[in-house]
Amino acid sequence: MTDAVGRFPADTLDQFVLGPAARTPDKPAVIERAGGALVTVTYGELARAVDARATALAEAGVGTGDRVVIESQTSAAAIALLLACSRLGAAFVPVDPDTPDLRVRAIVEATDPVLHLRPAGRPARDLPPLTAVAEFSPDGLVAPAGKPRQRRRRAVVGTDPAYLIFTSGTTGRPKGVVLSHHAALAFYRGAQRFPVVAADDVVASTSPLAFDVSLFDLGVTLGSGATLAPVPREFLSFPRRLLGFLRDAGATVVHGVPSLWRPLLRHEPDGLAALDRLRGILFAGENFPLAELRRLRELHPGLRVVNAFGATETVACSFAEVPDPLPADAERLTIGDGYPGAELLLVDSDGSVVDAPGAVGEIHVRCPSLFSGYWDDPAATRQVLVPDPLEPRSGQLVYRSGDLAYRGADGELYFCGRTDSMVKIRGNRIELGEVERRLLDHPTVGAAVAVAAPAADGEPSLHAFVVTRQGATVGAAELVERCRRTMPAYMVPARFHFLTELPLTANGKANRTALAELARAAR
Ligand SMILES: Nc1ncnc2c1ncn2[C@@H]1O[C@H](COS(=O)(=O)NC(=O)C[C@H](N)c2cccc(Br)c2)[C@@H](O)[C@H]1O
Repeated sequence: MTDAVGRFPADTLDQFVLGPAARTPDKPAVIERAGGALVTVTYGELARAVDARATALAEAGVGTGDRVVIESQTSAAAIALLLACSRLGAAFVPVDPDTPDLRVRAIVEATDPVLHLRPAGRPARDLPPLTAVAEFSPDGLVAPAGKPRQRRRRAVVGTDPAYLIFTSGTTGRPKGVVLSHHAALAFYRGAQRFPVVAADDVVASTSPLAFDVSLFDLGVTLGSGATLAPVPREFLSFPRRLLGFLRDAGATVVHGVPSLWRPLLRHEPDGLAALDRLRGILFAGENFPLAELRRLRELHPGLRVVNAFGATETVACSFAEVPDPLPADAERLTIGDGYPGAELLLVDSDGSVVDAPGAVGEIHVRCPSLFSGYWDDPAATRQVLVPDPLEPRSGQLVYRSGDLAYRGADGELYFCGRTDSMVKIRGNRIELGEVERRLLDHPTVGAAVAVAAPAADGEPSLHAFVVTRQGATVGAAELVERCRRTMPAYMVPARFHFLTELPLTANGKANRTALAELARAAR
């Protein structure tokens, strides 16, 4: 099948995702909550919506080589829009609707989008008229007539940008991680070979659309002919509503960050145990506290648990089944050894590749899902896309992850911290993860985060934020005693803060910046 000028369609996101639509048009593609009820959108309906949005976006001036900002959470309407962008050869830039105006302005100024799509009915943003703004709803798009643009691109190519994810840049300037169709699809196909999702799964997706786990959820779920059930974000902090949605949607698998389970484990363990269609979970983004994982397994014997590890710059880099039962003495979970089609190398501080069991090195990822680079920042790109350490002459690049790991006896990897989350306290190098793990070993500690913050004398000091498990209490003195017994004095937190819950980032990870602020304020 070729297009109007006899060209074969490129291998793009929309082709991959809508493939099953041709074979199972009546199968539910998306089950979502709309207007207080559950609505089902079939693959055929989704395919027709993509056609309609592509026509409307083209009339609004969207074409090959453009960027389109999409402010939304995951929904059938948003999926139709982002697939339409892919078909037109425009990269979409998902932005969380709760993003502050100034940050949206920085993203718009950096990417010069041809169109900025916003959900109908949301209050207008205080932005200068930098770009055309269009409102969208499940029924369609109200777009201003587009300014015809000088088109130099004549075809969509698989290595064109498919999406940009803006992530917090350490420099304060948001970094745009550019993923091509080729990279994203290489990862999704790797996930299918693992496999992550089966065609008869109903996958509950709980991440913001602006976090690539949600793009992975929709890509792998729809690309495998399964059904996607985007969880309304506001349900994540109401355990009963979350349970109700999972039950009513018939979710068989739930994808998301570990912290999504804490409210359910704490407040609705019985409801969680009663989800009889739930057969698996996939977690990503940060370590799953082992005490909470054990609790989840107690409530759901036989639950399949997949640990999905990696950075947005390669979409991710590995999947691993969490053993069942979890060994009693397990200190950390394996992250596996690269997704099917990827290889992980460990490189030590003087640049040589290490693979002896126990030897710690920085994970370098050799894979077909490398990002294209940081948007408009070749210097930052060169820092992390580096020559293959085993054959620098070949021109092959690998992603230098900043993640530290070592190999177990069978070659599987264990993540053990970041090259950049090492802090120096009075000249001593401290892995914050080490302090956190010691605290998590205490039976009444449900979650723990360690941060370094400058004390009154300016010298950084160690703070520990602890969430105790349901109803349990523990005193700082007891935790100090445990730390003194297991770590050098300089690794014992100077201050303990007991919280009922951890502040989270928009992506659901522990918000270390907010905690560092709390630590500074508590000085
Ligand atoms: N499963 C883990 N255990 C522990 N630490 C993890 C895990 N997954 C990440 N991380 C950490 O988070 C860093 C990266 O952060 S990120 O760029 O925002 N990306 C992410 O978090 C999500 C990431 N794109 C991803 C992961 C899995 C599947 C998909 Br689909 C997408 C990694 O470098 C790790 O340090």
